[in-house]
Amino acid sequence: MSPSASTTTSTATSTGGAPLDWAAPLSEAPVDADVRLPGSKSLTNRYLVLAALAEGPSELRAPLRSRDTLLMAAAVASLGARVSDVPASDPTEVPGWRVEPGALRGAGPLDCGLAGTVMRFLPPVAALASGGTTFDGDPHARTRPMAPLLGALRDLGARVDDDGRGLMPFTVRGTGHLPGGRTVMDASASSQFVSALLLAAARSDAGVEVVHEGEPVPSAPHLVMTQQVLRDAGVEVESDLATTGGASGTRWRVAPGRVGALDVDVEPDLSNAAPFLAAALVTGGRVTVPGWPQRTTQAGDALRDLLDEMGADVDLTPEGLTVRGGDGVSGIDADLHDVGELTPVLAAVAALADTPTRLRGIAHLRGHETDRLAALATELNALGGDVSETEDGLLIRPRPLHGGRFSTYGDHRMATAAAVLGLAVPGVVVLDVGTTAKTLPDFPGLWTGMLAG
Ligand SMILES: O=C(O)C1=C[C@@H](OP(=O)(O)O)[C@@H](O)[C@H](O)C1
Ligand SMILES: C=C(OP(=O)(O)O)C(=O)O
Repeated sequence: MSPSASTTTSTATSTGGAPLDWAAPLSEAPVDADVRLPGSKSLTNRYLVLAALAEGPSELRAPLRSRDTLLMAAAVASLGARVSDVPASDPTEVPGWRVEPGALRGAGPLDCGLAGTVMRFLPPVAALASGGTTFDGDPHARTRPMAPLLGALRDLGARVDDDGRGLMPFTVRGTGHLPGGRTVMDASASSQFVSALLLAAARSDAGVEVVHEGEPVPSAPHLVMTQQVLRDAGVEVESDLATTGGASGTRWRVAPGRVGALDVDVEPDLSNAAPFLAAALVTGGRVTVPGWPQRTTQAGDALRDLLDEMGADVDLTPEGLTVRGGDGVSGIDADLHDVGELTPVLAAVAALADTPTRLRGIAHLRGHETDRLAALATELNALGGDVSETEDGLLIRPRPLHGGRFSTYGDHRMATAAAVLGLAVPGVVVLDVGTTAKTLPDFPGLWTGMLAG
């Protein structure tokens, strides 16, 4: 099969050479493809942070090399680590990274782009450094929630200067050590506040105890991931977070001590698998993602159950995950509190479904790359959809859609969601598709490759 319209309407870009406005290809036949995906953003950026704090050199194989992870690599290098490329043993793979830790020094201004992991995970590292580090990023990044993390850092003995609103830009005045201790904070806006404190905690003088008070912390799998990578690095971490996901924690404790060097293969990014697997479902075709881990802490693993519930046939084998579309697409009633980053693509699938969908538990998405609930409702409705925002999610009532220009608001997952719509709706133009470079290099190339089988 061949895509009917993979045309480009504009070519200039600031994010990695992809076209700005992109006519999403319509699928004229069921997709049938294997799609190999690059490494996980969440794992790559945790490994980079821990490697910079470790007692010896680390090696990361098959890391993600995208805007978010290149910014993280550059930032840990500015803070004192030495990051160098290591050729991959298989020339078709991306080069790995060797990270040699160095004395932590203040740096800046550090460019965080729009990366939550960079703007949240590095302030505690900067608190351990000697000298001040200023954090800044894209204009929208200056609105993403930060205050609970900055307050917690102050509780643990760090000095942080901000303009009183707890947003970027702010400066962490590192003194070369962080006293540590206990902090009580509200992490209901982002699990990344907790992950950030835990990742650097072993290097504090007294260790760190984090107590959460407020509505449940979102993204439980990402917290399980943080605990797991810490344990992989030999760090002692205790919590009341269930290891199977589904229950978010309220209390964590990391003992002071050494951070061991890492020697790791980065898993493929399972959240980035979402649009490709969704393509199999909405076109009634097949997509296989090779190398899907049998066990993982990644939130994207939830796609297996979610797509199954929406009508796909899902099969995990040692070779990979295969999703096949069937006779139709069912709407779902799903709580995505743990796996919020899957929302945009699932909303796109839901808009093409045969029955309505309710997505719940995702009020915190209003603080993501954009206000994702407003953005999805606005853009789906502009294509003729019937979507309304609720207090904590979206109601999506499918009806026939038409083509149009789909704004992405600098949000990579808005762009991949629009590509899914474009498979079934002629004339969808994705504005600023280059924004996908945040976590996925050459998304348009991967997408058209999938359509070409
Ligand atoms: O720790 C991480 O790697 C992430 C945690 C989640 O953030 P929130 O808890 O802010 O949703 C997730 O949405 C984000 O894509 C990545
Ligand atoms: C919420 C996301 O990213 P960030 O790490 O910037 O928070 C995301 O990738 O969906």
